[in-house]
Amino acid sequence: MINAEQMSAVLAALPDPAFLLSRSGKYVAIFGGKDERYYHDGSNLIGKSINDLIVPEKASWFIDTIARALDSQALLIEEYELSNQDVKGLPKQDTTEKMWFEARITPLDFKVNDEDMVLWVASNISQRRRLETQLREQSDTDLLTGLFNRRRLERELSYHFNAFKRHDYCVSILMFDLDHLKALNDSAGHHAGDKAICKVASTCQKTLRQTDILCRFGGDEFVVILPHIQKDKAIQTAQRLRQNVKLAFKGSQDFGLNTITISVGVTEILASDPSYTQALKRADAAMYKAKNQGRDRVCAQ
Ligand SMILES: Nc1nc2c(ncn2[C@@H]2O[C@H](COP(=O)(O)OP(=O)(O)OP(=O)(O)O)[C@@H](O)[C@H]2O)c(=O)[nH]1
Repeated sequence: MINAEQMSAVLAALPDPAFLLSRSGKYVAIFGGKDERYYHDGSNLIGKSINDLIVPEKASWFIDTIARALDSQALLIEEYELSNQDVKGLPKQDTTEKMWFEARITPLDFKVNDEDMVLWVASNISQRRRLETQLREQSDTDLLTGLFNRRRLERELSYHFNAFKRHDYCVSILMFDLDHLKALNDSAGHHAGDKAICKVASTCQKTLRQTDILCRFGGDEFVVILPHIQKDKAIQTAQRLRQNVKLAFKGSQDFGLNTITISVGVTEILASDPSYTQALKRADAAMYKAKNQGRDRVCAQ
């Protein structure tokens, strides 16, 4: 058996900090937190209250979380963001990177000063969160253009289709495709074709508003979601994209004698659409109409 002195040495040596917190948010004791890569010395917190130390919008979350753990009488696991500037008395961080923690909160079966208590063990998970964010961004991004890819497009379409059904706001969809890219690939090489795809992407990105969602659908096809835009306005946006792409390529030496234009299909999500796929099919059909009518034009359905 170890004695009380050894026990407190063990608790002090714990790499993650463990806070003994009362229901009202008072720091009654702090153990561990020895891993200096991730934690500051918290001994000066003892006797103080979360409400006095942490910015109000976050302090109320801490107090609510303690109450939830106590009321459920079960281990509660939560992830939260807490930066140095959120806590009084901590040195200013020299980066703007967010600090994330995982808390494991255990209700205790004794009171201190007549208050219920929890043990709040915090682990710094910032690295894992950064990696998760990076992976999510990579899996949503088209490598060639840096735009959202088809996987992200499907998610955005699903979100906007559901919002359309619930809140009855309008959503338009554009689908466009480069004209005669094969001829450019054949005459100037695939690298020139890649450059043309990127130039179209950046021209359209500059033309669209921040709330519009531009995605590379695949190959030389792109889709734009225009939230809160009706079809007649969407047609105007499509015309602006078409004109700006044409202008961007005009007189450019990089693409030989090839001129790059786009053919655009426009549609609006309809109440009768059973899913966003139906609207996408309509945009696709409108785009093929534009191709068949001679390209470098906009058609709506
Ligand atoms: N360089 C390059 N070419 C691509 C890429 N993705 C698709 N393509 C080519 O783009 C062409 C797309 O085919 P289509 O859209 O049917 O042909 P198009 O020549 O653009 O003709 P229209 O669309 O009918 O005007 C094919 O030749 C593909 O090989 C890419 O990432 N890079």
